[in-house]
Amino acid sequence: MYSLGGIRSLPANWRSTTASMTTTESVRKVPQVLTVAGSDSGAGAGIQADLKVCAARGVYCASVITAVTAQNTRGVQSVHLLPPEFVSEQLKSVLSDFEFDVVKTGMLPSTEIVEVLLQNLSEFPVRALVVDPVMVSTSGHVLAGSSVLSIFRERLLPIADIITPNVKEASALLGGVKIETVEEMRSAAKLLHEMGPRFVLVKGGDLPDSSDSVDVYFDGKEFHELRSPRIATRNTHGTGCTLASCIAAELAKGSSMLSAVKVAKRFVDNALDYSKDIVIGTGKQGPFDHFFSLKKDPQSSRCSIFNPDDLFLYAVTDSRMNKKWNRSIVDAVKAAIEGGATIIQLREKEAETREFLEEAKSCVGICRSHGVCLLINDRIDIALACDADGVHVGQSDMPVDLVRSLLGPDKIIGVSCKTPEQAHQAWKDGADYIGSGGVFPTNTKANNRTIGLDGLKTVCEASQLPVVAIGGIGISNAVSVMQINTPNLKGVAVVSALFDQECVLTQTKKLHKTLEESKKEV
Ligand SMILES: Cc1ncc(COP(=O)(O)OP(=O)(O)O)c(N)n1
Ligand SMILES: Cc1ncsc1CCOP(=O)(O)O
Ligand SMILES: [Mg+2]
Repeated sequence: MYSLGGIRSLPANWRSTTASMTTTESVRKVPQVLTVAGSDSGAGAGIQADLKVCAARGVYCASVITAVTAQNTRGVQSVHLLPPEFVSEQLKSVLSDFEFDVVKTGMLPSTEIVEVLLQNLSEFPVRALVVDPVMVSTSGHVLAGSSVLSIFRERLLPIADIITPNVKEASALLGGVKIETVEEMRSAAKLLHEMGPRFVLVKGGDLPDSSDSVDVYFDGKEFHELRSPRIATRNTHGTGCTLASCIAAELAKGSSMLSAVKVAKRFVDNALDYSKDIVIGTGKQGPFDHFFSLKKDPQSSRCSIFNPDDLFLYAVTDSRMNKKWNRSIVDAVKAAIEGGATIIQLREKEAETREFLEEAKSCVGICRSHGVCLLINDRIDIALACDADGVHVGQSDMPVDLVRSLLGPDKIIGVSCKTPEQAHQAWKDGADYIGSGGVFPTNTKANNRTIGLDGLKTVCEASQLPVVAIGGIGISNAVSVMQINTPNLKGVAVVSALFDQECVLTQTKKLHKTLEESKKEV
């Protein structure tokens, strides 16, 4: 009933923004989230975190407060529940007036409060419901006791589009099952999915003995393990609220669920990394800075969704090859993603602008629904017009600092570099990664100097940015590339090995398997 924009269709009584406007002036629809959660006087978590993350992601956020906590970086000193009738009044005020794309719930401390939420949601359907089943604060204070478990299981979870429990919350919802490994997180996600939510994200931040933070995402068919290096910091207060609200904000902007989850995880990682050494409060667990992307230092001011591990299998299209094999760019991109490509670049050297733009728009839609980033080669104009995730430029294309100022801090910029000096400049100018090659001779790019494995290694060792190798790479030699074994080398970019082939899907799968195996060997 509460359906997700872009995934489910709009409910019949969904109002158009212009319907109630009497003015002839043009109107701009702003993505809107409603958070229903508790207040944190220390402002690291709860309503305050939700408002900050939505603002940081460019989304309007209204707030219905369920409880007020006296809280700081040392813990929760006291909790005051608001009367359910008053929670209901707040809900009616905003739901009858605003046009929320997404409702996100946090602390729902009593059955009565969940009841009034359910009642109001049935009167005012919204497009998507994100449920963060907050139960215990990070300092160990109970924020919603076991009395809410039944109504969560029986009535709230079945109408949720996504639920985002941590392992303790997942265990509580499942009656106390042990969740100590990624395998157990997967089983928990599956069992929780059977309770009715369309998607489940079990957060593994609290798992013992893991150098990575691993979250398990389940869509009812497939699992995705979302990994990122654990960031050593005391400033983790509010990560759960921030993640769920960021998912809500991205959904409100039209993202698919997987893409929203990936962006949200990256946002939290970037915020933690930027804030790892700030000191706010005297307690054990401090807040972090949601507005890191506004900060002055150009190297830290980025809020990119880019994850260097996405360079693992980088598919670069070529329209001549796709024409030769009688397929569209869109079909080529779909097959590459299905085969395991982790990032896509449209490199369409001969395309007419109008046609290229339409194809690029379709590819953006496909990539976004699969949580895979899409970059455009050379053409900043096309990247801007189709809202691609970024661009790749070479040494004779538009200068990187100018590209950055045109695209803003959120977009991904890759630069071709053959030397340590170029790699250093790319970093100074604000790039996110470099492409280095041609590693081997290639027919795909004319007059391109081959730098060999030694040249690649020299660039990787000098680079402050992650590197993807390119040029003449395929199934037969990908392992030799990854075996240069420098931490910066994150993957291979390939054109002909995927697209100058009869079956893109088969070749991508094979290359993916080869790369996975090379990872085990290294
Ligand atoms: C990942 C990646 N690396 C390098 C290149 C080459 O870019 P450039 O040097 O601008 O050459 P063209 O591709 O524009 O011919 C790339 N496209 N992708
Ligand atoms: C675009 C580019 N830049 C350096 S080499 C190259 C071509 C890579 O194509 P292929 O993977 O077919 O060798
Ligand atoms: Mg170029």
